[in-house]
Amino acid sequence: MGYMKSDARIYVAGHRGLVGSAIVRELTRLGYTNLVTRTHAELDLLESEAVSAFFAAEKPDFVVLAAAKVGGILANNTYPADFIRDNLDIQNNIIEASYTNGVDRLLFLGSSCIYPKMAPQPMPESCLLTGPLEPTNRPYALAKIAGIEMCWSYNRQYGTKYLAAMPTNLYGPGDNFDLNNSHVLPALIRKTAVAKATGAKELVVWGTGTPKRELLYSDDLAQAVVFLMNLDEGTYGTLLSETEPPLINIGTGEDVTIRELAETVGRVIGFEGELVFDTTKPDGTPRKLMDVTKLNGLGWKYSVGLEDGIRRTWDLVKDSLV
Ligand SMILES: NC(=O)C1=CN([C@@H]2O[C@H](COP(=O)(O)OP(=O)(O)OC[C@H]3O[C@@H](n4cnc5c(N)ncnc54)[C@H](OP(=O)(O)O)[C@@H]3O)[C@@H](O)[C@H]2O)C=CC1
Ligand SMILES: C[C@H]1O[C@H](OP(=O)(O)OP(=O)(O)OC[C@H]2O[C@@H](n3cnc4c(=O)[nH]c(N)nc43)[C@H](O)[C@@H]2O)[C@@H](O)[C@@H](O)C1=O
Repeated sequence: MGYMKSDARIYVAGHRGLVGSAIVRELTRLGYTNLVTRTHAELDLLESEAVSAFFAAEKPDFVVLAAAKVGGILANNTYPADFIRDNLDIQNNIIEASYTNGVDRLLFLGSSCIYPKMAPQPMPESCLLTGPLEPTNRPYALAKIAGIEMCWSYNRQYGTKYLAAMPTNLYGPGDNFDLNNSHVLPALIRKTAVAKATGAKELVVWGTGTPKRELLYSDDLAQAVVFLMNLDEGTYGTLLSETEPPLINIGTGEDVTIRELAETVGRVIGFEGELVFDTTKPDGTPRKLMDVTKLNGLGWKYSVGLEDGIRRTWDLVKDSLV
């Protein structure tokens, strides 16, 4: 426990999602007793009046903004309007309501796709807005960049203390395992499970298999989020500068090719067939490795390695996938 006391009122927006559920688990594990949550059915975060009324009634001290319209490369490419509109609306509503209701610390979750497609690798926080974005997720990335700018602008104009954390690609139990709309790792787990169960000789992997991705287990991400929200005032204050966005990367600092990822999933699940690459599907960004110097410098490092994390996820989901 740190800056947030055990009875602090903490609103986790998106608590049923991959990230939000991991954050609730972590806060509960640490002994937090005053969590505030609402399902999508109970509170539609696109509705600004409903969000204002909810904040006015519940008065959270802290907010983790883990609700968003989220999906993999194909979902982003197929529903660009939904991705930019819903994300802008959700984050605008929550950030404004947090300000008007005196929330102390808010942590906004963005994504590594905010950085330019051809950013230097690994990508430091300072490469934000230094080059063109990857087209397959530009609407989503621009919404997330607007969220960072909102946090920074509110901090500067209103003296709020909002932080924007940019996780790398995430995975874990509670992920979306849909074959079309999900991210690569849950999709590969599901496809591999089906291939094994049906005795298939081949497994179709999208794209060329050469792009590289960095993957972080959701429980590690949750630990990093709570670690940041619990920083002492002085250290937290160093992240909120007048001259730079209040931005921090969360990742492992290590990446693998999509081919290596598919091979690792095959090893964990026990699939021995061939990988076939469907190059009619987009590759997306060639590489987006996070520079995690800033986060490591504060004293946080990931603990669950990739193969271990895939094994943990597989153990938890295998009975529900095929
Ligand atoms: N997954 C990843 O690889 C990465 C995720 N992130 C970021 O982490 C955050 C969480 O992502 P993740 O957990 O993966 O996503 P999920 O889709 O698993 O969870 C998002 C949650 O937000 C809720 N939500 C969406 N729209 C609304 C709405 N209008 N009203 C109320 N609730 C809503 C969803 O509820 P429902 O399902 O009922 O709609 C869901 O519970 C996002 O900001 C994302 O950008 C960043 C980097 C990588
Ligand atoms: C988190 C992040 O996630 C998204 O960006 P992405 O990393 O490009 O997305 P992805 O996980 O879907 O794919 C990664 C790579 O994997 C390849 N790939 C192979 N086979 C499958 C497959 O079966 N499914 C998927 N989805 N991808 C596959 C795929 O072709 C690509 O080369 C954005 O939402 C972005 O906005 C964002 O923030």
